[in-house]
Amino acid sequence: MLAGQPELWTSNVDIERQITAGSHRCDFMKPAWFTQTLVYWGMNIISAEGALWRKHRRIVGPAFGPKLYKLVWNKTLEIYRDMIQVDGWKDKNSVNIPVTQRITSKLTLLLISTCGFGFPTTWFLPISRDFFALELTNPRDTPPRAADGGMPIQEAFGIFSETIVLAASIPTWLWYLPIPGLREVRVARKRLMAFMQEQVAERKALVAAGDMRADAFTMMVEANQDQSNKYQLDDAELIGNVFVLMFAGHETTANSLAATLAYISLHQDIQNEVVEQIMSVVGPDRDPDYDDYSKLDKVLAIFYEAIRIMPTAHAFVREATEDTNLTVQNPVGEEGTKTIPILKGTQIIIDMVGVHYNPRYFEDPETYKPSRWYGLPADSEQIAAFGVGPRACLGRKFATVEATCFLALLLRDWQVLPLLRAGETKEAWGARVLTNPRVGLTMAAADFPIELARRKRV
Ligand code: HEM
Repeated sequence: MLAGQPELWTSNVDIERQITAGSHRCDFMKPAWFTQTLVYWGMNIISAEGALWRKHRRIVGPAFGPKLYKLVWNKTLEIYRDMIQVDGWKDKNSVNIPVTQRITSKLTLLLISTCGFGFPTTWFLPISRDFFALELTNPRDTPPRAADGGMPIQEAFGIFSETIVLAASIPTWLWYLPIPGLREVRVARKRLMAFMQEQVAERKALVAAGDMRADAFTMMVEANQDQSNKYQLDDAELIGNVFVLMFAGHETTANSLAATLAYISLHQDIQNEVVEQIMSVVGPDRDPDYDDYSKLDKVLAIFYEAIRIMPTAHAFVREATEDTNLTVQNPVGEEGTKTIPILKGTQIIIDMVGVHYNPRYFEDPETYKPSRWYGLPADSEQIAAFGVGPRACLGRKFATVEATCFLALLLRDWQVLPLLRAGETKEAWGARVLTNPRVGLTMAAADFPIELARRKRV
């Protein structure tokens, strides 16, 4: 190594466990650069470390409980119905979806906005600008113009989301040059900040009036207002947490749901098996309810397997805060472990693609095989994609509940097929769609189309 900090890449879950233990005895921490893009709005649960992280977790954590998950389930049902109605699918036998990610993104953003924050959902319709041009044909969906004629809030969110990584790497002085693209990003960020401050002021007034809702936002506002509470959040931390939950809560799940639809479109046999379970648990007519969640393990398995094969959280990083050691298993077939000395400052990168394709953990890792997860408890740590230990994903059940409900509803009504180009085979479609992922803050399949064909009820 000539310059910089030493880096070690690993595909080993035991090392993941050792470096993400997160207790005060752990010699590893998230390095500041890793979460820098997320601190823009304020310190937050994902970026904080040590005692500061414990404070954030203590405040945000309690919102993630059974009441929230039930709400997520019921809201998913409502949104699915709206989607069928608003997008005009009700009387169609076949629907072509040019960009699958637009549907999954819309679903997950609406869910985190309503269930996590109680925000008015029409304000948070999907976020990219071309989406509005392509899909918002129903007057109900017209994005609200800001009363002052300024940038609509969803548009601001879209610009912010698309430029989050780029913006973090720009030096401050560059923002002030008269470059139109940068000006737009600056305006979007100002607009979002003003919106968040407005929302915070409104929610503070509600909390002061005793209107205590059970969403994460209300809990955070309460912690911000309570002077006697030693775990107080200041205004920047409050807004910082709102933003990270919006991002962590929507993009990861949207990418994973889209990947699920891509993989099952190529595996009709798996779809049939899953639909059989949906029919036996829920039947053809009634709405699935939250009690069905734990019985729909095959539905959850198609989601888990898509995350395994295309892990949206593709890497996590920790830095050694002291000279320390890691214990590493010997290669497969050899007993025992060896100790590897790690110097203070070394970055350890858990490569989730490597973990998920590691034959030590998965037989035939290249194959999409949801049956490997059948019957597994929904919170099993065998799926390492949500992290392990105390810093594991707080929103895992939020994500799996929304995915299970949405997929159960969709697959009961529709057969998912790849939307092929003229002369294209299924195999060529699979290679085009699934072998060129976009890798940024998260990993995702590049935009791809599917066809939904209405299932015939027998
Ligand atoms: C498929 C969906 C998701 C995946 C694969 C995923 C993955 C992850 C991973 C790997 C971590 C740990 C990162 C690290 O240790 O460096 C994490 C943390 C986190 N995730 Fe998720 N996530 C998903 C969905 C969600 C959702 C829906 C929410 C919120 C509603 C959420 C909120 C969080 C939070 C708050 C943390 C930080 C926890 C802490 O440090 O205490 N995630 N996620």
